[in-house]
Amino acid sequence: MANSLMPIVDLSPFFLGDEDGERKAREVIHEACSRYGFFQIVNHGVPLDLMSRALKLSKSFFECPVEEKMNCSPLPGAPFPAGYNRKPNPSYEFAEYLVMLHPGSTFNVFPANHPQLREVMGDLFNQFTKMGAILESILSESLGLPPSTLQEFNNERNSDVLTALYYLPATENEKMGISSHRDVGCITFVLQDEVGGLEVQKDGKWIPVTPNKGALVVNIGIVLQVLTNDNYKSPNHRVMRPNGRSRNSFSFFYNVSGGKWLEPLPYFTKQIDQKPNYKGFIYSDYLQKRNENKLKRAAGLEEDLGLSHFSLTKSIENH
Ligand SMILES: O=C(O)CCC(=O)C(=O)O
Ligand SMILES: [Fe+2]
Repeated sequence: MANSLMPIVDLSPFFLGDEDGERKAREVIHEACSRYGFFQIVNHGVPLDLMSRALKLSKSFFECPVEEKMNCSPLPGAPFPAGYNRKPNPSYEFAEYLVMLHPGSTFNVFPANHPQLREVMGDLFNQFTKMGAILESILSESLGLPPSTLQEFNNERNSDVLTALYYLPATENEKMGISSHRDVGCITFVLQDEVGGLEVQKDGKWIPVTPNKGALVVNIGIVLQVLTNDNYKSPNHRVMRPNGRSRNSFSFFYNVSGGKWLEPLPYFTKQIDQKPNYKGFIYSDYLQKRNENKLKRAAGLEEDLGLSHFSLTKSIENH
């Protein structure tokens, strides 16, 4: 547990059946999710050589000429823009990314000149999917719920997304990679290279999420914040572009299906009698609101990305 601000949790007890170690790890995770919604994990079972191969290959793809990357633009009619995308440059934020849906999806687009990237991202996708189920069981127990609670709720694997990201070095006037946001979905895993730039907001301050070789960052998404009635926080975070060098990373969004009805779980609102902080809503309605607000935000008209629309309290810190 290297650092009390951003704990690094060793998951090996869960693979070894070490109950005492599991209990201690759950306590650290509980504290981290209650305060920050961010922590890092090591000995998580995702092969380290796969992680470093994925980072190397995606870097080499993003360093290709832009015309080659444009060959991987999303297919017309795709329900979600899988493939290569870039935020406009110049803009208040800038990053390039390659989005992958489930490995079986016919909408995935990969570069012909990097044939291994499809395979490596497919492997990473499957590894992160396994991690998602493990983390859901750990998080359920850390909340005092039966271990299968979150998995039973989040039982369709059709909306998960893996994104390879690339950030060019900061310029004099443009330093933002991805501006402040909370993640969609249940849990996000971030695999970052050694450069740094990811920051999480706590009490109005931006705290760097220092890269640790072999570690994955775990970040609570807004779905878990709602289900846990704010007992676990979905943190605001952002990526600052590094000085003098580029950065690359992967984000995996362990999501829920768009049709899911979201509201605080009855455990919180009935069994332990907390006042619900959210009215119930269909997840896709939130996603639509979020997209509308993103457009307004790019024009400087809106800060919130949608959750406050469904909030029954008016706390700005959380929503
Ligand atoms: O690149 C990163 O480290 C994280 C990116 C991120 O926050 C996201 O994709 O939602
Ligand atoms: Fe994020």
